[in-house]
Amino acid sequence: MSPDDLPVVLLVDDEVRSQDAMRRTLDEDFRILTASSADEAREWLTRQEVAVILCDQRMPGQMGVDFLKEVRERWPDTVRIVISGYTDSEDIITGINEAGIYQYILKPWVPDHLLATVRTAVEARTLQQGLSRLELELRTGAPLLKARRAQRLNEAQAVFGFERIIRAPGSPMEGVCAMAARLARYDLPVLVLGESGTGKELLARAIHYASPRQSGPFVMENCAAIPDTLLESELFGHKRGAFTGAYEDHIGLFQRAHGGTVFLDEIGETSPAFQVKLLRVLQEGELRPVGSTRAVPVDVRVLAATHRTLEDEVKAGRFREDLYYRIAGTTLHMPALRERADDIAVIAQHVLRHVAQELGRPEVHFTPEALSCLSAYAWPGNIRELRNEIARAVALSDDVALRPQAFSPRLRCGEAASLAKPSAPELASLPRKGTLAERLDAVEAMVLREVLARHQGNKTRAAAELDLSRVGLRAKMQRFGLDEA
Ligand SMILES: Nc1ncnc2c1ncn2[C@@H]1O[C@H](COP(=O)(O)OP(=O)(O)OP(=O)(O)O)[C@@H](O)[C@H]1O
Repeated sequence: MSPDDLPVVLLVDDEVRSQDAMRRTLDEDFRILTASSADEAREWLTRQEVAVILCDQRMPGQMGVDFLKEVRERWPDTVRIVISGYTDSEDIITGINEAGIYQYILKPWVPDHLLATVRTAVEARTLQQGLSRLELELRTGAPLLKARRAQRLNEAQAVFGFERIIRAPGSPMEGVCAMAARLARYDLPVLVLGESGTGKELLARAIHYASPRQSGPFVMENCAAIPDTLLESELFGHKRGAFTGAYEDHIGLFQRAHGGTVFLDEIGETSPAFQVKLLRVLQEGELRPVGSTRAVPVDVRVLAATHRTLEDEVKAGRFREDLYYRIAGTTLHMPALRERADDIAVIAQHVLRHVAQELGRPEVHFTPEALSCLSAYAWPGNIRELRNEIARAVALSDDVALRPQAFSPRLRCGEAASLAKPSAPELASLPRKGTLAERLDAVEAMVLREVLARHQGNKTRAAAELDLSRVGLRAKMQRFGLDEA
């Protein structure tokens, strides 16, 4: 899919820094437009089809929610999300009904949560548009419905399928993807384990789009991003009046995912109290929204992920054993990037193409040394860190060819090590015989001789250069027989 085909997200915020932060979080999956005022946003909306608008609640001269009321009337297909500080919440709650807001996100927002919310919003819109078309086609008897649904599905599969998981031939990821593709066919829960940034979410999406539920929704929640009480309401919904601020009934993610898949990321971060509630929903196949007495049946497949070793969490009493067995029936391990070093170069090339395109510099490429430098690094933050490093290098370098110098110093230790390799004359002067201690003594004596000679035997200056006391230097000279000279 070319960047032009990505769903369009419009960011409305008068602060350039927060616009930039949002852009960085979202720009791999969406085409981003930005506006600093309602006027600029209106211009975009009249010219472009916008899938989601993310609007700061505080804008010069107007409240975000008020502007979104207008968006609802004029561009009803655009999903509306407000970003707000805690202090704004009263304003928003009053405006929420009139503006038909899909979600409000509290500041400071968490990148993964923001990304997940926007992805879910786009999916909800696609589904809604599908339903509207379906209604229309049923009324008019149009026979194209099946073909169109198949086309939409193909598009989703192209963006989120297993091919999206870039890997080198023979990579350990081949095995993981093959196993995941098999598991995708059966309606079983799957637990994905792996360090942060290894691609667990990507794998979960691929499983969904290869499963019999592929034409249903894929809905995800990052369990680490919101507090426990909110998590329950996010996932299972709430009734109006269930708690302070619950002005409306709220449909939870499980209900939105009916017929599809729920992906619970960072499930290891949930509290035992929440785990009991989740277990009940999974066992009974029905949920009770917060504040409701009526049970609602739900048909979802649950995929979960964590960077923790969940078995250890069970042993430590932090994760309920019964829930563990419910979700961990089949477990997939995402290898860390350092365990699949051959993937680094292919993923880096893929990311570079994307980033360079986005930044309007399609001609940028890696030198072979830059690729070796990337491949030699351990990537504790995995592919997320690799992406950030490449984006930083492209943004900071004016060169068409990216060299190791374009990367952060922590990556260039490989390069520093190679620069520090002893030269031929140095190698020639190294002692070739004896134990390590004997050879080190010989080198130490050589260093002392050289420094003393340079300072014409002046012990005070030689000791200062070597960070030794005069007494210490004299002792060493005695030891190596240098004071006789
Ligand atoms: N094999 C891959 N090829 C291309 N991009 C990848 C690959 N794996 C991961 N990515 C990208 O790396 C980033 C991190 O991946 P993802 O969010 O799936 O990781 P995660 O393991 O779920 O991380 P976390 O545990 O922090 O949520 C995403 O932008 C994703 O698109």
